[in-house]
Amino acid sequence: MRMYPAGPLLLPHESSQECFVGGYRIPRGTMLLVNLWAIQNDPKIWGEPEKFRPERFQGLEVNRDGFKLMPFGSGRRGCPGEGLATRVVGLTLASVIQAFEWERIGEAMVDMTEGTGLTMPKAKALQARCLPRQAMVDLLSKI
Ligand code: HEM
Repeated sequence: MRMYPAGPLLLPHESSQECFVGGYRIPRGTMLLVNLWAIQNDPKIWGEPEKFRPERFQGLEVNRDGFKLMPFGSGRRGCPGEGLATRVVGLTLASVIQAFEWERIGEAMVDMTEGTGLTMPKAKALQARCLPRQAMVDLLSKI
């Protein structure tokens, strides 16, 4: 699995003063687009970015590790919903795993091909089979 930033390009930012990035002079007032997809898929920054290795994020501080991971952007125009989003995403994922057993619909691995857009959709929608876990059925039948 590649590393997929939910938003592959940050919103446009403007340089408030002249600066140098990777040897390039950026004049003051330049409109800048940060390509998060390129950063997250750069093998010089992330070893084997195409591999599913969630442990690579353990102990990593978003925005504080050389800006190599900034899914919510950075600075004054960074995402104000970051706190809400990180809580809701974790809670939702944990809830669907706790309540259901998940399976692929066949032998084939899930097709992770990327689609195009301002956010990063899957080219093919996920199809999966889910069954309520017995513990959850028992629990909910008591309510
Ligand atoms: C997983 C969920 C989310 C992701 C990955 C995400 C990501 C981002 C990114 C990358 C930016 C651009 C930051 C920049 O250019 O530096 C942004 C901006 C923004 N996000 Fe989010 N976001 C998420 C959820 C939310 C939520 C839940 C809210 C509101 C409740 C929200 C509200 C905003 C707003 C208002 C901006 C514009 C900020 C500005 O222009 O000053 N986002 N988000």
